[in-house]
Amino acid sequence: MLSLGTLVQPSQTEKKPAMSYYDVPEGVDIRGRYDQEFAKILTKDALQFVADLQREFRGHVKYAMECRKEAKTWYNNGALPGFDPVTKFVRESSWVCAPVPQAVADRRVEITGPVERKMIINALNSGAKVFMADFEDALSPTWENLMRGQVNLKDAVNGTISFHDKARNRVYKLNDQTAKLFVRPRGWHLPEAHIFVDGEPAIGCLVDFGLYFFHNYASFRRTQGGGYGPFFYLPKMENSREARIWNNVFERAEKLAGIERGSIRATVLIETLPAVFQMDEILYELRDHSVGLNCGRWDYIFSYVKTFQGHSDRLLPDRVLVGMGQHFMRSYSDLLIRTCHRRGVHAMGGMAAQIPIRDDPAANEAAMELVRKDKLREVKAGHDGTWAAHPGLIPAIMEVFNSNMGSNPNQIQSIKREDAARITEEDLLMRPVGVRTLEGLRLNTRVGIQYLAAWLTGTGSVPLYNLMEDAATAEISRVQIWQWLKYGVELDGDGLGVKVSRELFGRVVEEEMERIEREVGKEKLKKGMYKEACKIFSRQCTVPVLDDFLTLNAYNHIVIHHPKGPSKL
Ligand SMILES: CC(=O)SCCNC(=O)CCNC(=O)[C@H](O)C(C)(C)COP(=O)(O)OP(=O)(O)OC[C@H]1O[C@@H](n2cnc3c(N)ncnc32)[C@H](O)[C@@H]1OP(=O)(O)O
Ligand SMILES: O=CC(=O)O
Ligand SMILES: [Mg+2]
Repeated sequence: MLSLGTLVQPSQTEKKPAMSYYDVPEGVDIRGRYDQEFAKILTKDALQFVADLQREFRGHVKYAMECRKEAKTWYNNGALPGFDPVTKFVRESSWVCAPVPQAVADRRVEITGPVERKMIINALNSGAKVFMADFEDALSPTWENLMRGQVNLKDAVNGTISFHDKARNRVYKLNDQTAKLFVRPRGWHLPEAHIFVDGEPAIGCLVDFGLYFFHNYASFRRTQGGGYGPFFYLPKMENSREARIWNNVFERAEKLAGIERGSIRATVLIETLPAVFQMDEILYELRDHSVGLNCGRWDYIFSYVKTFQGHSDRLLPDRVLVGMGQHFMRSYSDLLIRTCHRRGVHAMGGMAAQIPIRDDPAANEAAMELVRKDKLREVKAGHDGTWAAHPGLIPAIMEVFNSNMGSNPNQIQSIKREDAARITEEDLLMRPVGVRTLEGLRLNTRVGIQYLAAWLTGTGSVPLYNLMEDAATAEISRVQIWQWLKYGVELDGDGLGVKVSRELFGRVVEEEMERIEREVGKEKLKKGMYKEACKIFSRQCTVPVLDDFLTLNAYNHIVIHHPKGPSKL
């Protein structure tokens, strides 16, 4: 079967485009732009593999998404998330996950970043133990980004990736020693609107996983995994039934590839509030495929607000005050360490959002000090490794982990955290403390709009006000404004005593757009997608019913079908 696409030759961008086609299996339709490089990824066999996964698991995924909706209704009606009495035996019985493969025993510093060509090379060369290549929080899921990302990862796994920065006349290549590659596909909720299977959009994460696995498993296992792999990070799950689907996907992939069961390994991000009560259950489902859990702290904060959207007594203070020092955040990290070490796998720390500040040495040192403190807390608490957003942070973080872990590859056996067995549901749900300010509202507005403007133009992680911002951090800005508006909270931290209302927010949006214009300049504001972002973000903050995900809500704006046709999902 042939699927219609438009081939645009680089040299004839302005000329009439030649038509070309992806060769697709029965029932598959590609609606993204045709490109010769993409066609090497979107082969008939690879697409057949993705379609098989889609057909086998779509019913399970739909059911899991229905369960999420049901849980949301419960929470909105006043229920609190908690440990499930039905799975008490899983939490209380003694079992362990399959042993951690030697190739990834030491993960003390992991760098993360989008699947962009130059960044992949820089990350693999960065000196970190692991590079988490991201199709998720750090990537705007445009067709171009996703497909180029697959091309880049294939070249990276083959060891042939290079990049010529023409402006700087600099060629990027891999060093002899590189970080081990983990790949993070999108969450279960995101569709891929450029690939249709049997008349409906494919499940985004099955496209990301399926294409990457199909093209790379053999080479990866030979060159990087010491017979294991490929390795994955799995985001945004809410319940162990979602982990069971992943486990089944892995088993299906292993079977099709003819590789040993338990070859594929994954670390699950615990980054939703419901999932903190399911950590044992999630590990149990993935026990043959697990290499641990990770504290996805930014989405976790977002999820706290989302889960409690119907609870007027659980409002967040200013975003900058919700750090790992809050009781509910510390409890989550401690319980995650105890759970992982009891089950024999890594307990990974999270992302400090600071990045190097080039033009202000004092501010830079203050930021580095915050990162060191955060990482020191993590390693002393028992985490086996942690995340860095930027290569410039790696030496400082490595130093903290080296001086506390020495030559031990991890702390799985040495720090058991049995004290964390006492952590209760109340600890995990404890209300965050702190004040709310007009500046907090302004900052959320400024960050949310600028992030969305970048995302709409294909950039999924950006530096803003000396911090890394990505989909997870931007979500906090969005839902916090929504929550403050819904409950008309009083801004009690700046002595103004003003209540947050639509009128106030409208004024703040106007003033912050003016500020953004001053900061980025008239020209960039005009050329960029700031006005569209402002409209979308303002709507998302003021709708009566909270959108589940900023990225899902805005997705249609980045879908481009070729030849042009309706893109609405
Ligand atoms: C909540 C979560 O999910 S966290 C995980 C998801 N988020 C991320 O992965 C964010 C990753 N980080 C980034 O995207 C970037 O560091 C940003 C956007 C925060 C900052 O980017 P910039 O301001 O462009 O960085 P900066 O200009 O300082 O970059 C300097 C060099 O470091 C490289 N670099 C910066 N961050 C990274 C990274 N994460 N991985 C690899 N290389 C990087 C740049 O490519 C650049 O290389 P060059 O000197 O060869 O040109
Ligand atoms: O994915 C990580 C997070 O903090 O969110
Ligand atoms: Mg996240």
